[in-house]
Amino acid sequence: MSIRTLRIGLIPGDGIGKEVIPAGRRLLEALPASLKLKFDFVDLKAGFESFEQTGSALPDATVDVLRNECQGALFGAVSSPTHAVKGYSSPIVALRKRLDLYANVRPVKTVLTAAKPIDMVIVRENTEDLYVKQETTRDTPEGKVAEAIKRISEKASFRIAAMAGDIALRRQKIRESAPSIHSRPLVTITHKSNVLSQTDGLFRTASKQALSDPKYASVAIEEQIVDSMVYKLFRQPEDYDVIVAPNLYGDILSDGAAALVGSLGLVPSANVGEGFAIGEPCHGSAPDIQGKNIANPIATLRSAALMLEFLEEPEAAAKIYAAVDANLEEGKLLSPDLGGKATTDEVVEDILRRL
Ligand SMILES: NC(=O)c1ccc[n+]([C@@H]2O[C@H](COP(=O)([O-])OP(=O)(O)OC[C@H]3O[C@@H](n4cnc5c(N)ncnc54)[C@H](O)[C@@H]3O)[C@@H](O)[C@H]2O)c1
Ligand SMILES: O=C(O)CC[C@H](C(=O)O)[C@@H](O)C(=O)O
Repeated sequence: MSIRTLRIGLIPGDGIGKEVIPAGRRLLEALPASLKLKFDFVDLKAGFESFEQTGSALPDATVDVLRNECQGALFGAVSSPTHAVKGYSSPIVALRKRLDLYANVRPVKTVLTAAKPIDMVIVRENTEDLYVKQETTRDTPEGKVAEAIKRISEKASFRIAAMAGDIALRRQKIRESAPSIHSRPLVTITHKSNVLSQTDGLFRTASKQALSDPKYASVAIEEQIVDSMVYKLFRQPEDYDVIVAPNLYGDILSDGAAALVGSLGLVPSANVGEGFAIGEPCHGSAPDIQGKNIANPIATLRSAALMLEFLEEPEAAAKIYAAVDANLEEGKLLSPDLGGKATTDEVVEDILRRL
């Protein structure tokens, strides 16, 4: 078998992104030679610091290199201000749309030996909903009124639900040879179509239509209104397998689900399009802990594995997941968010040893 070389863009961004992305690079470089995988890295800019230095939060060069040269990327996090800054717009939100990375796949799991194991994946639509960011503000006699467009399309809803169905089938296949808490594949469609009958109504019907394909015959399909979804998710997280949601609900559900497994620092994601994937930890730039070498690198390491899964390298991904799980199961070298005292570097080194 010949060696496959993957060109990977590295986009640390801001805050702890600069601490966890080098960890992701070290991990990929440390993969065993027997996998016959090589990496060719290219450093790319994005984020608030890039905006301050170059006037652009997402320089065209970053998008061009990703589009024309790379098979995948690792994205850290950016510090998007909560107040409007003229000319600034979230680069990760823009990148998802510009590269048509239509699915945001977010596995949320504990180790199997946890007292109450959880193993779900949230499949978030990644290009539309309120994230089209078409907002306007106008003056009225009663004061200012701001409005935003919530766009839901049949095409995007259909393809994200099909991705959820495919992931449910793939997870079931893996379970045939590995222990699991789930006995059957299940996709839960999340929406608020009791109130938003047109937008979320379209998400619901298009999702159901996609999942009615006979290839998903073995997958149980349920639906859940998003507010009671949060309630059930917090009471019975072990019931959920694959959850498919429009963009904003998926964003909120995944941070909530992260609390169930102990830390945002554990939860990875992959932004997935046709033949391209960006691994990205679910967390943000965490300004409260930046520069202290205490950020949990596991979300990023698992994101690197997830990126490799979508680049058709499941064996490499499995090695990373196993090394991370071994670190968590032993529980001796944990970062402070998990109640430990280990630094970012110590956690990374422990995981690299286990590869
Ligand atoms: N993908 C992204 O680029 C992305 C995602 C979310 C938030 N953000 C941005 O990040 C900035 C900060 O947002 P926030 O504070 O609301 O959310 P955050 O995710 O950065 O932090 C929330 C809490 O989780 C903790 N945390 C996050 N990651 C951790 C890790 N790896 N290890 C240990 N603890 C961790 C933080 O210390 C903080 O207490 C904002 O400017 C926001 O725009 C960016
Ligand atoms: O702060 C940003 O620039 C993006 C945040 C981003 C989002 O999709 O809203 C983050 O919450 C995420 O989950 O990826």
